[in-house]
Amino acid sequence: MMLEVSLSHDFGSFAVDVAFAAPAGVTALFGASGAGKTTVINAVAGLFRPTRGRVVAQGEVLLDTERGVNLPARRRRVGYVFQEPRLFPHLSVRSNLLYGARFALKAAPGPGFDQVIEMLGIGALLERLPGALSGGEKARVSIGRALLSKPRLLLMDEPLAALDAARREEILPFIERLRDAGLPVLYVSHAIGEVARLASTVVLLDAGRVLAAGPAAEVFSDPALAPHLGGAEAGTVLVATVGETAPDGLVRLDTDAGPVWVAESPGAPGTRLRLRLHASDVILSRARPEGLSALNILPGIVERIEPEPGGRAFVRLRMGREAVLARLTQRSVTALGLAPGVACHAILKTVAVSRDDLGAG
Ligand SMILES: Nc1ncnc2c1ncn2[C@@H]1O[C@H](COP(=O)(O)OP(=O)(O)OP(=O)(O)O)[C@@H](O)[C@H]1O
Repeated sequence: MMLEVSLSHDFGSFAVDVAFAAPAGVTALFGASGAGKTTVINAVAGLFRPTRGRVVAQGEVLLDTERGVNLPARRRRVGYVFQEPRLFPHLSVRSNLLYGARFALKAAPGPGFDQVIEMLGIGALLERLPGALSGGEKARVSIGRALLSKPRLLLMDEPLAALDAARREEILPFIERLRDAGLPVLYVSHAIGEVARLASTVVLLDAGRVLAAGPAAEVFSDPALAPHLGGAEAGTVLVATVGETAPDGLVRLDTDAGPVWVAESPGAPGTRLRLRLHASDVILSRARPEGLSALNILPGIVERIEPEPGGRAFVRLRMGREAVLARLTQRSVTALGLAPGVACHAILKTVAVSRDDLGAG
């Protein structure tokens, strides 16, 4: 395990009691405001000492309250990217970046200065002061500063929350690149789309407790968790590989659930991708629909049905090794005669595509 965390602490008005283990990749700490996400990553960073806790990163014990171990933050080799980029306003971008490098262990693996500025596209900003940067540029510089400290683990606390949608789109590919480069990341967010796009592992926090933890695909396809995973925004993630382009220009993406066709090639043949399917964009039909313009119709077997307050239900459809979640009204569940074991077809209205972790799947 890349990271093992257990901690409990009572603030009086709020108590945290969590334990989880995270393999390599991006681990998302997901939960509503006040669930305890920041408390957990602050304990990993060494910025907060819980009453009882143990944190082990890549085999090294950073905190063990029972044994009296509590490495100071600067010796934990953990990079921290905050929601508000905390750059020194009087120092140029270059000096801010070099400040991060001061804390790096010389022998530690990790990208050098030139590599970091190239990866984050910040070469043209080096002589500017932070006050002259856009929000997205500041976010990239603060990621760069954290990387130059050559951390063994990167903590990101809602790094995109203060940015608009366009700036978020600008930063996400950089975080995907870090993930693909093998740097373990603990990523705090309450934006389900970001988590679906980035996370290999999801730890779902609710009121200071772990409600679920595991591989992202499993957590996302659990209909009982869907109300906590965005409700109307909930959905599943399928791993896909880019296949052939048909004579009519459509590109086939191969998934374990069957082929999915998209209009534009998201990458060269063989590229691994993530497809995000919103549960509300999945329509179910018992018979294979005919004469329909929707391209993507995947067969599956109903595995679980989880009613939701308000007359809706989440239905998990098993498709080979994959599972897809659909959100429909309970009236439709009854009309279609859906029950565990029933065969039906999922019609996908839209599919969002992003890069997959090369190590996942
Ligand atoms: N030092 C403290 N003293 C008292 N209560 C605290 C302290 N730190 C955090 N809390 C409480 O613990 C709870 C969890 O806070 P935390 O910041 O970890 O949540 P979060 O999931 O990160 O929320 P958000 O998404 O809003 O940042 C909150 O109710 C907060 O008020």
